[in-house]
Amino acid sequence: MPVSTRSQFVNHEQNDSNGEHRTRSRSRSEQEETTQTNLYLRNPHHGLKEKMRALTLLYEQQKKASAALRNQSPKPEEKRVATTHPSVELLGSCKKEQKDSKDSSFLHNVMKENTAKPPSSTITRTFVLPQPPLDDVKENLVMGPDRILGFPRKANVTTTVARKLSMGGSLPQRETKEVNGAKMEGVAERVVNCGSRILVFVRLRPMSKKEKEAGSRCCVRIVNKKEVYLTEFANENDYLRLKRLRGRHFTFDASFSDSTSQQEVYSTTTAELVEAVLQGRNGSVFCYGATGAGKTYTMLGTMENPGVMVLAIKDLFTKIRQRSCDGNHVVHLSYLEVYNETVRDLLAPGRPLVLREDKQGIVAAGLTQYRAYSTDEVMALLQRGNQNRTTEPTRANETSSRSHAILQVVVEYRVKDASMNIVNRVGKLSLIDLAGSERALATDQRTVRSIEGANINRSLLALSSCINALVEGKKHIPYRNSKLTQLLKDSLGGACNTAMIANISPCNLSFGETQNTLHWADRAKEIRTKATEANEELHQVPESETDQAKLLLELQKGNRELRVQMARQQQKLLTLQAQSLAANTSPTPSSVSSLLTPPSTARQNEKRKPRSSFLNGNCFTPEFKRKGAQEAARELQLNVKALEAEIERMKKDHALQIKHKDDLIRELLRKSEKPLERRGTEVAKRTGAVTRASLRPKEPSTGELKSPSHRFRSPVPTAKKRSFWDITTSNSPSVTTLNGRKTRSHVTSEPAPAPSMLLQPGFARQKPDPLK
Ligand SMILES: Nc1ncnc2c1ncn2[C@@H]1O[C@H](COP(=O)(O)OP(=O)(O)OP(=O)(O)O)[C@@H](O)[C@H]1O
Repeated sequence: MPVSTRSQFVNHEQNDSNGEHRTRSRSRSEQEETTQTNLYLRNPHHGLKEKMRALTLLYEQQKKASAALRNQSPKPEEKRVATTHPSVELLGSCKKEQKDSKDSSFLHNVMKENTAKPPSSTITRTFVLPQPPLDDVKENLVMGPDRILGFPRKANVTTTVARKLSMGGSLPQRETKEVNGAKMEGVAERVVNCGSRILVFVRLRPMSKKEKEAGSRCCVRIVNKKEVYLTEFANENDYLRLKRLRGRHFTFDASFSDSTSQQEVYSTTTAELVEAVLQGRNGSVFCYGATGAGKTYTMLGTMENPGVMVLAIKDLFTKIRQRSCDGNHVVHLSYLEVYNETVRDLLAPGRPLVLREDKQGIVAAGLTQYRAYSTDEVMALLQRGNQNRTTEPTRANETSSRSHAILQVVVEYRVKDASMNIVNRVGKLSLIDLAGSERALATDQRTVRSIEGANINRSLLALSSCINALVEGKKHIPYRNSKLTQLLKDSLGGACNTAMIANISPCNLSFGETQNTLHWADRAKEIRTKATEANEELHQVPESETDQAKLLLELQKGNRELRVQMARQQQKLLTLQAQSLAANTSPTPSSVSSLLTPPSTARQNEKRKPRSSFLNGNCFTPEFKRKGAQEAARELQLNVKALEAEIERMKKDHALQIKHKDDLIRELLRKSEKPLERRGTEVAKRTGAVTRASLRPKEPSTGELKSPSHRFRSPVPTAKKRSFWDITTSNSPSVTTLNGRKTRSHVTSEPAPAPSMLLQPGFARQKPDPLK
């Protein structure tokens, strides 16, 4: 009995009910003593008092053993003996007795003391259980070691918690995790697997010169590609606070250090969404953070380091070019801002826009939708939009954006599926640069700026309320609380792939703001948008030949219109640039930016403070001055040459088109002339009058062979062929541009309609036909 019972008991100890494997290194005598005590305790004939005494004895022994073990092991890699007090095992058998016993509280205390205080150590636990959703696992891991120890047994998780004790106790607890052997790294994989969850990224900006000079310390550390560690610093004399100081880990889909390039940020956060947009899915990327944390830098960037908006547009057009060469992609663009709770069109500034809800969702009524054909064109539009954006210097940021800016790119794509049906796919990409959240004191002035600040905070608060409601799964989401949330309704709660970039500052003076941003981002991770499906519309190819021909004609017509529009836009741009270059043969650096900026916006710029950002027209000033006039002139000369070549090519195209049209018109006229001529000759014969037809060489009579040269004979040139440089504002036809204003440009106009021969002097004033 003793031998077998002992072995059973040891086995029982090593594989407890939770399936935890525990190793015990105790001396043999101690083990024997413990076993005997246990046997004594298990004897049903012994009374409760005796059992309690034995229990206390056993507890003392185990305490001693643990202390001895702790002293033996090297400090940093201390092994923890995961002891379970025998009283836990006893609890079941003694349950009835405990009810009556006064000592039951003691028993509980003993249990509590022994189980609730795990010494600092290395713990390895393995739970083999059914696999939970990935997010549940992540959520638990994010909560830190305490939650890991109390991890709900849902997952197959191997967790190693390695605590490194530093001298000052400020070093963080480090955790290495594996979830089902799967690395949670591939963001692309995540987009595919759980596409409906918002992806949250964090970007740390470098310390500014001003902050360095002020002797600021860095309170944020990017631990690895996913983890961010935030440390709080306190005054050395503030003893109470020093004791309370703690660091905290946050885990996101990706964390970018201050040296991460713009391209890397784009590839990780947005590239996937651009691809999805081309497949007819909606995508949104927005930057959130305190004022001066680097949101605009991330979204727009600088001339040298363009940001997410610019890279996304470039990528979009590259992908479109790779996929189609016959213009079956249509790209529309709009750019708006929400300033002081009013929505404004940044591409065509005017009255504030009203938000309306229709089938597509919330739309700004009257917002300009520009048809874009190339990256350059979009860049020009972005630049224009940015000049119209409200930015003002504050104490916190010299170029603070005082409004939320939303750039929306709608891509429509027509493809033929396997059964030759035409599929129309529409995808929308929203790129949002939010205004910075700020403390009232962080801003300088207390008047206009403070009103702006209050409005910014109000809309961001509304955004937070929506996020909280979404996370808590509430039925009512308060989107209507602000214009910003109304516009972001699709991105947050609709069928949309959404990515959020939380921008943070490393400076310890901004600790509060950084902490808020990280908490906010941590919360946003839990938002689930609706599953995204491609927005597709199927157009079946008609079966009858007539219908097919009709459709073909319709499509061809559409294509023609698009090409004409495209040529119009590109040539308009080229004309503008060429004219300004021709007018300024030796431009100085300061005049360059003004040349490439439309006059109306250039005037507005003069009032604004220069902004270092790429897309606001003044990006040339510091860099250009440094480069020197010579380099600028060389660049311009190259540009002019490229433009000239382009214009030459277009002129040839134009001439060819005009010739074709002339031929057509001539043919038509010849046909209409014939009956008139016949009648005119008869009249002349009778009256003896000389008509145009009688002066012409005789046409071969029927039966004679018509020479092909006659059919294709070119007409006597009626007008001097115009070259590009001949065009002046007086002789170019006027056209209405997209924004409704009339301009004069030969390139933007349709070729002037050839005057009908019937209206020409010879015909118009012809005497009435005497035969009639
Ligand atoms: N990753 C970065 N690398 C280099 N400089 C950066 C980076 N992020 C931000 N900066 C610089 O920090 C300053 C503030 O950045 P930015 O204007 O983008 O802040 P913001 O968050 O948009 O502020 P606000 O909300 O007030 O508009 C700028 O001078 C910018 O060039």
